[in-house]
Amino acid sequence: VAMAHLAWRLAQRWCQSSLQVISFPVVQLHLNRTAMRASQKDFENAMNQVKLLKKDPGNEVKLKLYSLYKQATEGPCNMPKPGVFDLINKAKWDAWNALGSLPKETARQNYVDLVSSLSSSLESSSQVEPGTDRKSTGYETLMVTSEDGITKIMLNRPTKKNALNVEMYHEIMHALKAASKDDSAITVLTGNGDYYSSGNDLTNFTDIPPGGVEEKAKNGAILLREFVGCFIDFPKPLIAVVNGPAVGISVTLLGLFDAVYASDRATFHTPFSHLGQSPEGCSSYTFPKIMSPAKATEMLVFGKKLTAGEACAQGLVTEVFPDSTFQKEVWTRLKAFAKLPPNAMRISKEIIRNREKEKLHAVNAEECSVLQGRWLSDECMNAVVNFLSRKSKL
Ligand SMILES: CCCCC/C=C/C(=O)SCCNC(=O)CCNC(=O)[C@H](O)C(C)(C)COP(=O)(O)OP(=O)(O)OC[C@H]1O[C@@H](n2cnc3c(N)ncnc32)[C@H](O)[C@@H]1OP(=O)(O)O
Repeated sequence: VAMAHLAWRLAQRWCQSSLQVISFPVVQLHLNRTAMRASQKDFENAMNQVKLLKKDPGNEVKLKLYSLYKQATEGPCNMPKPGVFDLINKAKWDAWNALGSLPKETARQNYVDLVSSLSSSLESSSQVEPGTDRKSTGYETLMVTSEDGITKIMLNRPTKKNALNVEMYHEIMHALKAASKDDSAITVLTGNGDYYSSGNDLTNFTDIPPGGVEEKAKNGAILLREFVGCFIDFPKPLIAVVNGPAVGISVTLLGLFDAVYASDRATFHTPFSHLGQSPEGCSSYTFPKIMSPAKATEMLVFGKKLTAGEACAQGLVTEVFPDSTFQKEVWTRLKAFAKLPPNAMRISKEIIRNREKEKLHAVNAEECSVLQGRWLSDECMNAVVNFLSRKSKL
């Protein structure tokens, strides 16, 4: 027995040492290869991986990624230096320029290494809300699903409180157009995370085109008009499932929805005067009609924040549910609605909406034109700078 035991222990030790001898050079070889050079494929994979990061890695890391990407694809900084007031582009230029004559291959490798370290330290968005097939959406800022006769468009920038950046405006328009043609009976807009939406992403104001702030304001007004137009023209029942606080344009648009269900955690805030701005989303017309001119003034002019209960009492919200049962109760109800004959629902909505459509488009155009002027005002610029500097974005 003792001999057999000894033989067994010797065999074990031999195996372990052999494995060390065998495996070490293999690992070493692999490390040497990756340390030498990342392939174009590795680089592309890393670029895709960046898009999947759910948590924002912060401005410093984003600048590093930007500069390494530019260096890897274009070589040393070749952009004219932006002006001192063009803060965001100046920061990007500084980061790229600081890489000097770093070879493209090294920049590519550094980019791959940085993304790899981020992917392991930050949660990736492959951990999306259960039941959602991310691949089927193809959106960067939304999760769009279609089942039980309901197309659900979920705002998906929870770390930014679902603030609407330019990409999100475009994706929502795209998703609405697709939903208007798909075979679902109703369409729902909701938010992922604790907010429904914090409204317009205030960093939208920082990306100034070559034509300056005037061009920026003009483009913003064009985008806004087209965006709100999609809600005015949406042909099927459109329902808002307001899962949490709503700010700015995410509130004003509610006047164009066919029903609004809110959690009792939701609040409704349109701080336009505080931001040196003016109402949009046709709210200058829909809110006074829905809740009386004086109540609309309290919200749109004085920026009074409403609780879900108050918003319901004033007709902006259709019904409020306790947060603990909100999702269950609302979706049960929506699934029942979605079983109703879709053509009848569409035609009934058309009758209700058609009487107002022309007026709504005219209001939308006027609001956008007024806002275009507001965006150029000192009041607005100061408010945006205040927010961005509070959040260290400048
Ligand atoms: C082109 C079309 C234009 C349409 C015109 C539309 C007008 C509007 O919608 S006006 C309303 C604009 N929105 C706001 O003024 C809200 C600004 N945000 C806030 O006041 C606060 O962030 C909050 C009350 C919504 C939430 O506060 P808090 O709970 O303290 O959370 P944080 O502030 O730390 O936010 C987390 C994270 O999200 C970023 N963020 C939130 N909202 C926005 C936003 N609207 N724009 C840009 N970024 C936003 C915030 O900066 C934080 O980011 P990090 O610091 O990177 O974590």
